[in-house]
Amino acid sequence: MTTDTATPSTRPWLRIGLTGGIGSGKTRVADQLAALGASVIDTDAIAHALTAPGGAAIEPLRALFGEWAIDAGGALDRAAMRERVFRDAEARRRLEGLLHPMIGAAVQREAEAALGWYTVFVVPLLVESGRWRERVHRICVVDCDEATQIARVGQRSGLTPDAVQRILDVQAFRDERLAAADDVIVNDGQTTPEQLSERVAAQHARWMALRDQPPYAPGTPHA
Ligand SMILES: CC(C)(COP(=O)(O)OP(=O)(O)OC[C@H]1O[C@@H](n2cnc3c(N)ncnc32)[C@H](O)[C@@H]1O)[C@@H](O)C(=O)NCCC(=O)NCCS
Ligand SMILES: Nc1ncnc2c1ncn2[C@@H]1O[C@H](COP(=O)(O)OP(=O)(O)OP(=O)(O)O)[C@@H](O)[C@H]1O
Repeated sequence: MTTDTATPSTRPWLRIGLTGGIGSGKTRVADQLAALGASVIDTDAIAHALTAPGGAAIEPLRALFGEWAIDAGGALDRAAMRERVFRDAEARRRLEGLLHPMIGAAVQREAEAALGWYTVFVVPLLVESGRWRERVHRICVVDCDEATQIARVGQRSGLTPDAVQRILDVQAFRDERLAAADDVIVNDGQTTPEQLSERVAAQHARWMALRDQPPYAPGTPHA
């Protein structure tokens, strides 16, 4: 097996599952890893593309939920759907039942085309789904306290603390995520953007060293 580190790999080397609760900082971390040469496959971004005007999920969503689910511009009405699914577990299961297989197929396509040093799968529901452990070599948790998550999402998206709390309530607990983690990047309320950058760069360096030492324990990924 080659250990050439001069150019990003054309093979699916090291696979990282990056997760964290809402507003924990996954996107910031992933953006920095992409800038450092990782291939980033973001399931939230895929879900957004599927539900944009003309997206492959739009007509199935209309059929499943009705006209209220689609806005005047032809996109998923995100606010209406958010209001619905984080109050109604059955509606959430139906939405996930439709979107998750479509997201999974897109992830597969993107993974096959990935050319970076290693591949990072950004999966908010990684711990919840239980299906990712054997697909990745490392699970990396972006760790944050709930109060900071609520404050960040309020600032970014204008959601009320109650609305964020409803989302937190259907996600894994912080300690459940940490128990599943092989690597942790702390991005709590005390963390400055500069500190986060330093932590991400240090983690990137560890993964770069690891990618030259297959089989990258502890995960047992499929091909
Ligand atoms: C409910 C929707 C319309 C709300 O849209 P909104 O623009 O407010 O949020 P966005 O999609 O940007 O997601 C933001 C965050 O919400 C959380 N979240 C999203 N979906 C879920 C879910 N099904 N369960 C728990 N948390 C979720 C995640 O932390 C995610 O990072 C949207 O999240 C959605 O379509 N969810 C279903 C798809 C899904 O499960 N996505 C998660 C990644 S695969
Ligand atoms: N250390 C930090 N200091 C200040 N702001 C931060 C920090 N980390 C993240 N943020 C901000 O908090 C918000 C949430 O971060 P980000 O979008 O990266 O989280 P996320 O986990 O991807 O969120 P979501 O689950 O909602 O998609 C963003 O506006 C981001 O710029």
